[in-house]
Amino acid sequence: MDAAAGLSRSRKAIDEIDREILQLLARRTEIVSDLAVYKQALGLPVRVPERELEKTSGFRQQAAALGLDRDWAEQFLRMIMGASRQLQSRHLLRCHPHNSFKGSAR
Ligand SMILES: C=C(O[C@@H]1C=C(C(=O)O)C=C[C@H]1O)C(=O)O
Repeated sequence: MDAAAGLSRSRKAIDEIDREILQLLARRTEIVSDLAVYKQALGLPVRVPERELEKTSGFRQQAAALGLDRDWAEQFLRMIMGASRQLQSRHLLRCHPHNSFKGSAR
């Protein structure tokens, strides 16, 4: 395959992977929405630092095993978890607009 065809094929493969990443993020977001309902029913806080620590440590190890930079992987996960907390906080705020919650998004 010549270089131009290789470039085009690589870009198509990247586009497909990026689409899959978005689909997975959308799936995670749907599950976080369900989880927010369960947490609210159980009176649990949005932020669970020990779970985040456990997840971060596991994610770093998995990233390294795949040849990825652990610090970059951790930043990526932190961004995803931050969005997840914001979504949960918005859910709680919609259900209880006059309350403030101890489990904040930050
Ligand atoms: C999803 C949860 O809520 C928060 C967000 C997390 C995440 O997005 O992975 C992890 C822990 C919590 O701080 C949870 O409690 O499991």
